[in-house]
Amino acid sequence: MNNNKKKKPTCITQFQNAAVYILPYLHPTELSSISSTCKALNLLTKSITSVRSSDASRTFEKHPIPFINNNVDNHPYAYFNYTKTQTLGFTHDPTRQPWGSCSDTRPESSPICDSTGQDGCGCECEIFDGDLDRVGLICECGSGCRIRVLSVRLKIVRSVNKGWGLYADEFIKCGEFVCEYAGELLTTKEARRRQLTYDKLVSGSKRTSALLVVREHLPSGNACLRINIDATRIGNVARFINHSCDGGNLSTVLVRSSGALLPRVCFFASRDILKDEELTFSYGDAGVNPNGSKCFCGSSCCSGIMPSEHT
Ligand SMILES: C[S@@+](CC[C@H](N)C(=O)[O-])C[C@H]1O[C@@H](n2cnc3c(N)ncnc32)[C@H](O)[C@@H]1O
Repeated sequence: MNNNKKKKPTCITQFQNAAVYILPYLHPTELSSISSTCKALNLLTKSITSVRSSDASRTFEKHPIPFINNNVDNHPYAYFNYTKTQTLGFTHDPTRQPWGSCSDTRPESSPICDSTGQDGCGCECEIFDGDLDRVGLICECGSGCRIRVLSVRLKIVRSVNKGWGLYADEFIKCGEFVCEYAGELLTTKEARRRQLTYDKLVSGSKRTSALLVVREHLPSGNACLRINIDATRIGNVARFINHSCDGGNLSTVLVRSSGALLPRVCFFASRDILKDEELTFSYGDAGVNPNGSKCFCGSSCCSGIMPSEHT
């Protein structure tokens, strides 16, 4: 008798094999409805959720950035498309990005950067034309390296009142580069349109938006450059940074690389930051909108109301 006969794949096995390729493209709500269809899919969706919550950056960054929800509620992670740097605004929904395949492997992290801005680490890098001594080590090449990548260890932690927040997962020295505010670059017209939509969606629900407006006062003193970055649908870890009325522990620096018209919005530690401290900055002046939502920053100078942008 020949026992070595190969078993023919059943329909179910074939379906499961295909699911492994399809599931990483699904949104959490889609995953959740699929998970209730059969035991096999339930297991697969569970493992996708666990991979997703283990790294918000989807292996795009040097270190994994886990979502940590200490039983605050049932949100295992937040869904958005990941970009390491600014990207042009989409008028329609951005195309889906795979995230959460069980076979994901992190690329080797041994960046060999050169000081010309060449992408030595296999990722998009940015030259900083500022004071390097002030910002210290940027990547593994040493203090002379002029290429900046997200290299501090971070984590995203859930809280009852503020939702997700970005935290230091190691000591961060004063002046160290933390991250860029990455997202869709929008025209002011589109930013205003989206802000109205977000205001309607966000009020009364637990949804949050992440549209940042930065104004750069130009040297003439008469003009102001407005930069609109929306990280709600496409962004990076900076979209989780919460507001603090006392200015927080991050300073916002506009970084210009040679030839670029628009600067990058970057965050640097404004003081030494301990492991497990929340990273925050000031979203702007409170009091602009007395009907704004409640602020839970907990600082001694908290105004009680979140600043809101009148776009
Ligand atoms: C850019 S998102 C920050 C990440 C957000 N917490 C989340 O869960 O996705 C901005 C939103 O976070 C919340 N938030 C930020 N700082 C807060 C604060 N000090 N108090 C209360 N809510 C805050 C507000 O809902 C705000 O609209």
